[in-house]
Amino acid sequence: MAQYTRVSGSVGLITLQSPPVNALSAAVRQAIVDSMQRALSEPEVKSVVICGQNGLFSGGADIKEFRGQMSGPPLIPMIHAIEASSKPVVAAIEGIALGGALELALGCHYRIAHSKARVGLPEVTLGLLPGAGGSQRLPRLIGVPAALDLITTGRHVTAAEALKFGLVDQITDHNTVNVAVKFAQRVAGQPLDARRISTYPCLSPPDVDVLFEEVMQRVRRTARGAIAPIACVQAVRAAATLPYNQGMERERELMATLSTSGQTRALQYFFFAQRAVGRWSMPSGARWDTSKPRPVHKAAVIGLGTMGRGIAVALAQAGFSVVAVETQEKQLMEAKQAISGMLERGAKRRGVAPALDKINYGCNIQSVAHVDLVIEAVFEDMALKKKVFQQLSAVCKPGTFLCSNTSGLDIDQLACQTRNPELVVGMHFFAPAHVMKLLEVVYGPKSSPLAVATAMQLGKKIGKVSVAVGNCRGFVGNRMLKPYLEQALFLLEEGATPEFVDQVLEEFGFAMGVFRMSDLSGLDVGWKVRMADGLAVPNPTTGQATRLRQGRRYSPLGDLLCEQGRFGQKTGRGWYQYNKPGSQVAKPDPWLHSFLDEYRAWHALVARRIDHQEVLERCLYSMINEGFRILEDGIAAGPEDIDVIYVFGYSWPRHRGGPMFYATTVGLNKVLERLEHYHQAHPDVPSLQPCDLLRKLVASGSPPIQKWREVIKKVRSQL
Ligand SMILES: CCCCCCC/C=C/C(=O)SCCNC(=O)CCNC(=O)[C@H](O)C(C)(C)COP(=O)(O)OP(=O)(O)OC[C@H]1O[C@@H](n2cnc3c(N)ncnc32)[C@H](O)[C@@H]1OP(=O)(O)O
Repeated sequence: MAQYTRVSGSVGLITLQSPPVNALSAAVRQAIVDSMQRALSEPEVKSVVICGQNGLFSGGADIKEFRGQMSGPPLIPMIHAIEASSKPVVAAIEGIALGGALELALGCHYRIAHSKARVGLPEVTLGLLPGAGGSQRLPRLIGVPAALDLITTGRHVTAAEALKFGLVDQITDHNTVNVAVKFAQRVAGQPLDARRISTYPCLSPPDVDVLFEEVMQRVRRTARGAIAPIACVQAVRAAATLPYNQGMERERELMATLSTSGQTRALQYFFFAQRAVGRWSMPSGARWDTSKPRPVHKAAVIGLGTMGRGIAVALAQAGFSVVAVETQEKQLMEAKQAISGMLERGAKRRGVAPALDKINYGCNIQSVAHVDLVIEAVFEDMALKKKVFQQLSAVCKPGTFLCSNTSGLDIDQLACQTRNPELVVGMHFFAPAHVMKLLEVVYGPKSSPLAVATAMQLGKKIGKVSVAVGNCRGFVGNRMLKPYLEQALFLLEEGATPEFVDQVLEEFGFAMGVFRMSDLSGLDVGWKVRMADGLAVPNPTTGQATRLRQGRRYSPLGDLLCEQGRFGQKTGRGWYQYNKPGSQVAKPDPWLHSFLDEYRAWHALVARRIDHQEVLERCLYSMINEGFRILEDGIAAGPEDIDVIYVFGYSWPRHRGGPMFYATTVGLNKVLERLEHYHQAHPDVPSLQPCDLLRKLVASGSPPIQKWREVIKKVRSQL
């Protein structure tokens, strides 16, 4: 809703009132239309101010309304009517003005923002474009290059940046509504012709065609198949080349295509999924809203390899005091230098002072005695980690939370080494830890809700999207990665090449195909794990047995590469070849192709033609099937957790919503049917056997993803 009041005698004040973010719902739009009519009809009112309650202008169109049939007054005519008003209208922007809200402000004759406000047109992140005239008004106001930047990235800009662009007329540190009311009184009666942005010419640089060509190429490259960024460029191009009314028509056409696309549905789902993961729950019934975190002031990181360094940087940059421990003197010196460099580069980028003084270094575990929380990031070796947890338990003050950055080892075994297993959780960061947004917070059977709540809150404070998950091998992310990697290897055995498999996955939208990704992260990492599991055996016996281990099909291809010292980018050879060790430019490797030929011949495998469909179905459906098992086992509370993990941690294309949402777009019955088909063809591959939950969901009519939790509850109660 919106409240209409008259202030200072002659100003009509319209206050948007729709908690939590004053979204422009049908009721709010109706109230704006009614209030404007009232302001125009009251002779005492000479000007109008629009603001939002609780220090927040508005978060834009109500995203929840996009799901159904739109009702209430549409935004476009509402904004046109404001712009056409004979009385000046001033937008008083506090907090945020995003999407439709900024478009509303662009329809006003003046914009005054608080210095702490942020504005932006993030529609592209929802698979849309600024479809309420924003794509046509913004370039007319701030020029084509700046508008292209804001509209294609959806980034929020500060009030200061907005002032520089000419997007707002004034910024203030004082009460924005009071300042806007005084401003409105001053401009009352002044001519408005020069204040209506839709009447402005769109000033473009002389080489506008070159500019659009370059922007389009860049956007296509980074969009990874998303259509909204491309439509955004097309809409701005219409602003630059067509009269306003024709530009609006083009905006409408493009918006119509986007708003009926599967991509916007996926992105809207993902918007709410990101928020849903904050409302975590544990199988014990403990929940986010009943479990209070304990404040953390001082944290420690043990082990300053790549992960530990990134974690220390993430903590220091967020203002935490950090004790960084590395027991080897030489490595400590190297880490100190590397961390300082990372902090300095990050600070330069953000225009702040580097948080160098936030970190104290030590080579003795005793130095963590007084911290509130420790994150262990030593080498991925259970025996070593157990020893560290024993030491930490002896050294740390009572009540210290002990967290492990393991990427998949059993949290319970670590908890058992300590005096207070309830204070132990996993905090699984993703490399590089100061950059990647994802954090898996792993609770074991003994972890207390207090420990989970504290780790979740710490994650939020350091800017991570934190997802609480249960304890199992690989947790959620790496557990689902296993069948995906496995299928990719099987496809090589059956006739595919790494380049082909990667091409299919990259066309699907992954930033990197599975083989390029393995080369980047290092083939030796998985090899060591497989050796510890007794799967990778050096110089195995020959023949079929090599491809059947622990009762199931196994591909030793990765192990064979590692035996040759081919660890990926770092050694200059892996699934691809590189110019030199450390280079990132992957080139197909004729050696590898001959090696695959020889391998197939050795195992009497006849290479066959494998198509796009098979690569996608086998890699993705086996991964999705594992996702259903994870839900069935209660390791993830809902499909949103899995999807958020995959988008933020594994470069799953966001416009496809995440693996579980993707399954709904394919159709659960189709996923089931294809898994059955592939399992029949490969009965020795258990990951292709459709899991019970998938069967039950299909049997219950494939309910929408928002209803899965009910089915999961039923399935789990029957166990
Ligand atoms: C011909 C047709 C014409 C149609 C024209 C359409 C053109 C306009 C399109 C749009 O405006 S699309 C929407 C653009 N706006 C956004 O993308 C903003 C999205 N929101 C945010 O970025 C953030 O929520 C925030 C506003 C910066 C606030 O962040 P904060 O961290 O403080 O809180 P959150 O937890 O994110 O959100 C709180 C609460 O509010 C819900 N919410 C936020 N924004 C919206 C919204 N625009 N519509 C509906 N609901 C919104 C959010 O879901 C949270 O609720 P819960 O999920 O926790 O219940």
